[in-house]
Amino acid sequence: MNVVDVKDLSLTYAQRPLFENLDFKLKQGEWAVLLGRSGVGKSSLLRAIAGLENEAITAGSIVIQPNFKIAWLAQQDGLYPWLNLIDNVQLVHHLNGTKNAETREQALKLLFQVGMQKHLHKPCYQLSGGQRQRVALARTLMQQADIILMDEPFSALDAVTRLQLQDLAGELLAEKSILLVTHDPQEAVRLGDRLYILQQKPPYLSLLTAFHQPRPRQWVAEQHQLQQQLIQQLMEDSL
Ligand SMILES: Nc1ncnc2c1ncn2[C@@H]1O[C@H](COP(=O)(O)OP(=O)(O)OP(=O)(O)O)[C@@H](O)[C@H]1O
Repeated sequence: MNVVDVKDLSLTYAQRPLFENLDFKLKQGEWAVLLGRSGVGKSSLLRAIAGLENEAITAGSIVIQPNFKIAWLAQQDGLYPWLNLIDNVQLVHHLNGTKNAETREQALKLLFQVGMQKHLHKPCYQLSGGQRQRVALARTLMQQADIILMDEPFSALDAVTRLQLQDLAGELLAEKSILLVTHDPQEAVRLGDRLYILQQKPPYLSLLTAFHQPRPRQWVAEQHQLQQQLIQQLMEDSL
């Protein structure tokens, strides 16, 4: 079953088309990874799927499976520094006045799941980038979404923390339908079930490869080769 179905999509900013006639499908439970040079339109596609670019859509359609909820995990963790970690995780409930003992308990459980139990008393500004992103992941989980749009969520982290967060997300979001934008070919190969590249001139989306092994994949020579191919392909796309 497709949970996202993008058909013939054209997106135009200030009368300048960004892409036209774009097709993309996300299957339930699949992790699709989107690669592409900077400025090609990856984040715009994510925003369009999230319903945030309706005014820029000049043709085509985006159909989300009815009753499927969408959440967003971005590079900027978006934590509110004046809130404690538990309230950051139960942010939606905090903002709309529905937080209670149950939502607090849920938030606490998620903070344990993402390994933040030793830091619960700390204000956000005392956390490292990786720890903040763990809290952001807990907040995403709290939303109980079916589809998660991830826009370079680990790109600001050091190499080891990035691998740890990829593993954690891979474990905790295993059953979700994911569209992940990344510039990191290694991340793409570790996490993606299908790898797409968005290329310019003319802009089009092509499927590079599909994996059937469980994720996150361990590092083997074959994947190293694929990573090289991805870099090559990205280099060939001269914007
Ligand atoms: N709201 C907007 N109005 C006008 N132009 C925009 C708007 N949003 C994005 N753009 C332009 O559209 C193009 C694609 O931007 P987008 O952020 O989608 O690219 P990207 O592939 O995600 O880039 P990066 O990898 O650097 O994040 C860029 O040239 C950007 O300046």
